[in-house]
Amino acid sequence: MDFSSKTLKKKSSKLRKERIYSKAILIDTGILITAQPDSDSLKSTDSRRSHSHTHSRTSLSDNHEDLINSSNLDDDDDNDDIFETASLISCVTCLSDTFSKTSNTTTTTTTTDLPYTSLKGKFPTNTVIPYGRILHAKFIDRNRDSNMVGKIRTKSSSRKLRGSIASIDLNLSGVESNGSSNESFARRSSIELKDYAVNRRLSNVSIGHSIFDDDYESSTNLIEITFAKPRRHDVVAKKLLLDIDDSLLVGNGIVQEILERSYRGTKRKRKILVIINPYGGKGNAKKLFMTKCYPLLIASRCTVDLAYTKFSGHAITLAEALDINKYDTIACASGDGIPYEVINGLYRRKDRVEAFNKLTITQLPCGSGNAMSVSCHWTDNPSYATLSLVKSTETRIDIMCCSQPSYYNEHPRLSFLSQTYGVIAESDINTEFIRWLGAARFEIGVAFNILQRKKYPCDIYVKYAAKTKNDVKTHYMNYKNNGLPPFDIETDNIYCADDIPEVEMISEENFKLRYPFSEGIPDDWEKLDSSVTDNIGIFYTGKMPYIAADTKFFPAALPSDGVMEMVITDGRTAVSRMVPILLALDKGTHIQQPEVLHSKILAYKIVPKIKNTVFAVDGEKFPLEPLQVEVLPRLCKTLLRNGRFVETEFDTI
Ligand SMILES: Nc1ncnc2c1ncn2[C@@H]1O[C@H](COP(=O)(O)OP(=O)(O)OP(=O)(O)O)[C@@H](O)[C@H]1O
Repeated sequence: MDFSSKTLKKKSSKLRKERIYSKAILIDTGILITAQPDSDSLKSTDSRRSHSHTHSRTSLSDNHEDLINSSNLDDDDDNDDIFETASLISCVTCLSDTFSKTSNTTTTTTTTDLPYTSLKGKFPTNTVIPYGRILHAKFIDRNRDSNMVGKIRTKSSSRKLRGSIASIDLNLSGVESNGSSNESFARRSSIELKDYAVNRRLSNVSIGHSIFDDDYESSTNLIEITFAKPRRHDVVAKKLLLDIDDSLLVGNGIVQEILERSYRGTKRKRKILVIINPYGGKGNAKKLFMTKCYPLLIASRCTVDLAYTKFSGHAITLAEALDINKYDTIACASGDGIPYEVINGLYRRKDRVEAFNKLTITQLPCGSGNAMSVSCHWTDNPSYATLSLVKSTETRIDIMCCSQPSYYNEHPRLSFLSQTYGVIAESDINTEFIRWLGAARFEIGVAFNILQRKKYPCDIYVKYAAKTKNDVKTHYMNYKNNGLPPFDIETDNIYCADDIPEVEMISEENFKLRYPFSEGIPDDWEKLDSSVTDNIGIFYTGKMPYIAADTKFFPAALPSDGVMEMVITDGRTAVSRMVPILLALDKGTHIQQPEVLHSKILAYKIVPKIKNTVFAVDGEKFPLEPLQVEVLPRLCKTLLRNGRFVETEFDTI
């Protein structure tokens, strides 16, 4: 290596160690940037930058050493300089709203690619990093770090120093905010901290070339924030160093406050078993998880174990054999098939009560059918779903219990999403051979069957909760806000309320069927008119609002109202009428059409009258036998963004 490249390398390595930080304060909605980085340090950085062409940028957040598998986080190192960071923080401010809005529509297209204006290395003041985006915070113990060239400020006028200091080298590697080594430091009074910093400052004066500046004050509140930064269609974990001023708190006190506000109503440091279906979607579930989800989980200080499914049904055995004491969360990096298997695996356990009390089951959308994520995390984007996972509220949701002659004696099967017969079932199950098409295969199947005007005769018996469309609306309005604190969508805050009710425990009683298959059809169930049931086009029952990313099939579905939705169409409906019905599925307005029956029901039994068709339950093929289903209220814990299903705007439909 020649001398010049050595010098260059040395210089660049020094540059990389530099940190420039903005001043900030805590406000109700997030961390507000209040002042730009010191202008002298920026100037010196700028001048050095102009001398080096190959290493022309000073990274603010290039320190990903504690992010396992951080390579993907570093892939935009070039963009990670102070200029971009400044612009992106400003973008975060804009995006706190943007995310909420795009999530509402559940599209994966976010408007994150806003034009960034170069702010010449200064953080835009008055920008806010919302608590909803903050993954972690840690206090930087400058006394332990020698990597930083920076300036210290002291607020204590008695400590003001007069004279000249050119630069002060302080190590800012930092320690964990909750690390024991840091606790003693945190316990010191702010005065002690300031004294220490001033002494340190004197002992590190570089060989005399600069000016004592009586405006400089010592701050002890250098905090490293890890937050979810929008990048193209995703969010990625990034770090940012801030000098946070607070009239009451210092050091770890501030960190604790930030973490409390950032994880209000949810659990930090989840212990997660991630079950990946390597064949999910177009076969890229593992890659999606590792690149989009895993870094965010690690950045949020979650513990993550990985398991891969090796065959169909494997997740059932995994959930059956799982050590439930090791985890609090099972995240299915898959389509809807794996959550279905996990719920059923847990259900078969002898200690199923403990299992359903201990574990929260959620989905990271890596399959072709990601209805659970769209409904619960409000998105089918894996990175945004991960952000939702770490920020969401644990909530109990209703589960449906299915019984058919061939298996109910051994154990009935649980369904969290839907059961269907007719056009949709055939489109779901009989298009497996075109799996490579991804989600489109389903739409093609539906269009094909509708055009054929196929009919699926059967008998249907129903226990109604809300029979007419008016009854459904009334039920929805009564239960929509049941027990949930208001959500402040403007600030992207998880909850406005401080007190989130504990998720209640269940007992064996919650698994007990009110309508066992063996006891026949109860007297108070209604048999649907045979003019309807002999001509069924679509029979669809479900518990979640979305059955696919853009298909709001059950807009009136609520997480725990104790009932399921039932939607029926007549196979004789003219294609000219079916087309607008199907085109309205993304908005959920299909249920308004006179040809569509929509009720809320507690239980039903469907008896198929034809042989060459299928039942699809949560996207899985079920035997073509009489099927009886009832709701088991609040059986399963999952994570709901803001404690509720994605907004469907059913009340305005
Ligand atoms: N290693 C494997 N080999 C074959 N099948 C598997 C394997 N792992 C899981 N499966 C099965 O793949 C099916 C679909 O899984 P999943 O829902 O995760 O993917 P998907 O792409 O969304 O598919 P779908 O659209 O059918 O729901 C499940 O029934 C599951 O049992």
